[in-house]
Amino acid sequence: MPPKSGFSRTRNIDYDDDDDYYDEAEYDEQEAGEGTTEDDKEQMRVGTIRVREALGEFEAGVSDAQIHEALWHYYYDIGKSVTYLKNKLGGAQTPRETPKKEKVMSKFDQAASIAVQNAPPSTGKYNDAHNSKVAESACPMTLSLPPNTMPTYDADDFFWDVPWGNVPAHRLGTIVVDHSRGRRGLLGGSKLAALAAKRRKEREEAQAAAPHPTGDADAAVAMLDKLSMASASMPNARNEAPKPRYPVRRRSPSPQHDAPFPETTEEPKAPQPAIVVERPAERAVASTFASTLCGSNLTSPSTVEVFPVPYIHCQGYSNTNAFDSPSPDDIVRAAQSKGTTTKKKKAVSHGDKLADSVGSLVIEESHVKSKNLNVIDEFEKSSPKRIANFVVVGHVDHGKSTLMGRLLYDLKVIDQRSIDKLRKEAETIGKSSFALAWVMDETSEERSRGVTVDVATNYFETERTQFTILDAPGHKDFIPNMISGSSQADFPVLVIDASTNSFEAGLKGQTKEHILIARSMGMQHIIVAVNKMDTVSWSQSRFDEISKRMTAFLTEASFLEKRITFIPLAGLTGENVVKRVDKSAADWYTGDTLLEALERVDLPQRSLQKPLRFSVADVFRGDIRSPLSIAGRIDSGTLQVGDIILALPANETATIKAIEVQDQPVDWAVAGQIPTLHLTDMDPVHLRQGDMICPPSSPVKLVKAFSSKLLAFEHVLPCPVEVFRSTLNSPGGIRSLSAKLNKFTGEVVKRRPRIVKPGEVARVVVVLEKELPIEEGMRVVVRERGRTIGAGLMENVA
Ligand SMILES: Nc1nc2c(ncn2[C@@H]2O[C@H](COP(=O)(O)OP(=O)(O)OP(=O)(O)O)[C@@H](O)[C@H]2O)c(=O)[nH]1
Repeated sequence: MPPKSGFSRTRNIDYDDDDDYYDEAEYDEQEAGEGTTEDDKEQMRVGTIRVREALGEFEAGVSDAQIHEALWHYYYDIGKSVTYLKNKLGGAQTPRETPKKEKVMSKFDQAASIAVQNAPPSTGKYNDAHNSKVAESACPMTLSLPPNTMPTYDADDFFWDVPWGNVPAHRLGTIVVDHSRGRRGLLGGSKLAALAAKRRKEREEAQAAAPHPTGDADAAVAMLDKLSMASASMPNARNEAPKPRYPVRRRSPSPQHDAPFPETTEEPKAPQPAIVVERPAERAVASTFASTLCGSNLTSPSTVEVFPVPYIHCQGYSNTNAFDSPSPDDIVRAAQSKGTTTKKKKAVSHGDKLADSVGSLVIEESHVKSKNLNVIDEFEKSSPKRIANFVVVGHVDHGKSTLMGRLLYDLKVIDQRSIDKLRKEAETIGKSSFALAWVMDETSEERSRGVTVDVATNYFETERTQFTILDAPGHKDFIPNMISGSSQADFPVLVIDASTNSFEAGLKGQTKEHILIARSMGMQHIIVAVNKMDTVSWSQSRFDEISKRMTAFLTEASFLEKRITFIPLAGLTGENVVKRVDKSAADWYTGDTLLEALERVDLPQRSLQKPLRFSVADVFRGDIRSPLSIAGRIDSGTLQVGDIILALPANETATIKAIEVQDQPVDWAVAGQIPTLHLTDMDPVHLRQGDMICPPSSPVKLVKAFSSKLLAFEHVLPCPVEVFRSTLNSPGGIRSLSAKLNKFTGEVVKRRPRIVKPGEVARVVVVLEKELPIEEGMRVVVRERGRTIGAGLMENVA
């Protein structure tokens, strides 16, 4: 087989062995020739026949061995092998072997030349191969060459196709190959492994037979040895310092790149220092930085195997009581305080009264004085309007913000100029249809995305009622914000897009979830705004269809039918919002406008006499006038300026410095209102959205487990859940199902059920990972993996 024929590719001298890495382990298993597979053998047999056929008249003068070598060289390419053999026999040259330009011999060439000249008579094919390179330049491989052919070896020829042959001297570097990690087969394949192994074997034999070169040639030969060094012949001991551990390819700057090299005919003298292969450093000399860190002994790398602890050599770091003495900061502070004291004393000694008085100025925490009002009396004396807070809910893009914008615009809460401005702005970004929605959606993110993100609050008044609008986001990603908005509301306005398919899409989306959350917050009355009626030409049948399907769902969610109000309207055009629709197509509707329906809603009784319970919906920090403010709904009780309040779960107190209701400063606020409280005497870190505010004398208990009456929206069974009380929430779980209850009477229907179906009510035990301020009668929402699975009323601590 080819490897046995002793072929060697001239370009593939051992120098290239560094590139043709092979796995020694692999080689051990396959001796030269053994690596050829049955496939190889078959390919060679068939290839030989075909090459002979193709050679025609040349066929007789070619031996099988030559054909094998050609096939092997050209990877069984018949055409190339035939061309090569014909050229060879016909004396033609391959393009590769066109006469070479005369070149100035480089140092490398000289070294190679010296090595070859000084080499003993060749006994192995390795040297033959090199010699043959010159003698038989047309041949890409060495075949039966006469030994000792004149060694006019030209290393440039080896690198005729490599771009780095002419690298400027200043760009040359050193490549250190680390063989300590074992060699891997880059070119892989049994053929190459076998080839490399064969060459190595031959070389070793040749080296063993040859006397060691001496004298001037030593360095050059040593270099070539190193260049062709196979890992198997390398010393492997780390500590064999004098012997080179790594083969080194050191390309010294060659004068040929900078200046013409002396005449090539001149007898080369002693090897040039530049080409002497130095022993490679096993470890780079320590950098200045490393030396600074680790000490000067690092400069002798071979002796240092373990890095000392950093800073060990630095004076002061050996001090085990490093903190005994004052730090630089301590020193500076001490100096500063000294300076201040000195200045003060000086001022006194000079009798400078002004300086003295300034120096004695102390900024004290201002104590807010309470007027000690009887808030309930004040409230009744004020002949107040009804207070109504409603949350606008519904699936994303069903028109909630637009409807509220229209309501405020038609009620003249928003003036024409502002609307025109919004319309212009909306037009500039191609969202003119959102101009009304922008009355509520004020943030740039909401405006650019056309989606409500946070709960927007606005106010308006009618003759009888002070309304607060809480415009909730419809997108499912913002359900926690929607819960926050709902926790402040008395009733919901559900917006449904009547246009084709949108209503159905909403039912699958957030329409139902919003209803369930609103109901679970204890809301009993609901207004359903069937919106975008203009898109269905005010079709009565569409309105009836929507009303029917929604009534079925709402009653299932425990809304009484008499407390459900449906209104067909178009928020964009304002029909049936404040003004009645004036279209013949809508003659069939004679009911309320949205505004009228809002006025008719029965509002829940306010618990003014009960202790204060205030749910924090928003926390504002950093205002210069008021560094800490909170907004939220008073669920029960009253409060006034000067009151001390307790924030839970932080259990920290604060003083109410000022109160605003609907952006107006007031002295007090009562249950049902959504005031902003400006606080003092508290670190802002203690307050978060969802916290509970109460009087220090009547705190809400922090609980970790409680029993709850739960209305199931999905199948409920003991499982991990997230529990929301307003926006305050905690991971937890439903620990057990105690009983299934009659939805209307609350009687126990079944004890310890294994599962609760959607629409059923059960008594469950909920456990929390962190304590939450929850007490009897408070509402909780239970969500599992982003879905609301139930809502409950806290009954007692478990
Ligand atoms: N034809 C028509 N389009 C409407 C009507 N009301 C709203 N729209 C359009 O519906 C789109 C969505 O309106 P929005 O008010 O942003 O909807 P939304 O429910 O507040 O959206 P989110 O708050 O992000 O859930 C806008 O392009 C509105 O112009 C309507 O009565 N008729």
